[in-house]
Amino acid sequence: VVPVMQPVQKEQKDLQSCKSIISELEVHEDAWPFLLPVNTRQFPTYKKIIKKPMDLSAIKKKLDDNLYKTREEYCEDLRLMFNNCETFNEDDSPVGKAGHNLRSFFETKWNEHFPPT
Ligand SMILES: Cn1cc(C(=O)NCCN2CCCC2)ccc1=O
Repeated sequence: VVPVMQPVQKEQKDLQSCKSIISELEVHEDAWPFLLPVNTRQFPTYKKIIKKPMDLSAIKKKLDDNLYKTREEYCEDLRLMFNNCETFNEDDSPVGKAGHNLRSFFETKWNEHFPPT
């Protein structure tokens, strides 16, 4: 008989997967635009255009501070980061292309760890 996984174990498995995924994102060749918050002195319009900034360091800190109740909340912040990138950057710009590439890499990893039923 297959033992039913305790909810505690399920959350722990999810947390390990989320940590593993962000570690792989951080070392990806196309992660350079996302490692730290966008520099609003270098890009003065950013704060006006992007209402909810998000980057890999912020997500990593929320993960380490146990601020994600579910893996879905974590996924939401990653998709927010990629959507912010599409809002602020042309698709064929260096940052825009990196965003599309890293998003594709992320969604593939997400499906590996959490196969859609
Ligand atoms: C997500 N995003 C990132 C940038 C950006 O240029 N980040 C790179 C910042 N430099 C890389 C090495 C040192 C600092 C611009 C617009 C944007 O939406």
